[in-house]
Amino acid sequence: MGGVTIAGLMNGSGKPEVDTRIRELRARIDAVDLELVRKLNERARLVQQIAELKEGAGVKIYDPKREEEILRRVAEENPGPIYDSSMREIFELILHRIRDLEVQRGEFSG
Ligand SMILES: C=C(O[C@@H]1C=C(C(=O)O)C=C[C@H]1O)C(=O)O
Repeated sequence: MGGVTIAGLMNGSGKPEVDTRIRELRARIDAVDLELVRKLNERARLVQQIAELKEGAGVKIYDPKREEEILRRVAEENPGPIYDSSMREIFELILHRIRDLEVQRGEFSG
């Protein structure tokens, strides 16, 4: 019976080597998260550049065929352990949220 322990209440395992390892892994997770945030913003800026080019050329920004290609490719090339279907959903959300920026700028005709 594990029950309530002081270590549990303090969010630790009570085993110093386990706690140290968890701290190290969490530091790596934090670094990966920061990298993801940077990369997502980099992606958004690239999309904004294309959106401006398309706007200048009088072309519709939204390209469902291209978006479908991207969604298919990320699922196809996904090595896991994230499920292909989950990877697709993650990218659907990324594409939609980046598209929101163009909608807000009134430059997304859909
Ligand atoms: C950036 C583009 O414009 C839009 C945004 C896309 C994206 O977020 O990758 C893809 C297609 C378009 O809906 C593009 O045409 O490549």
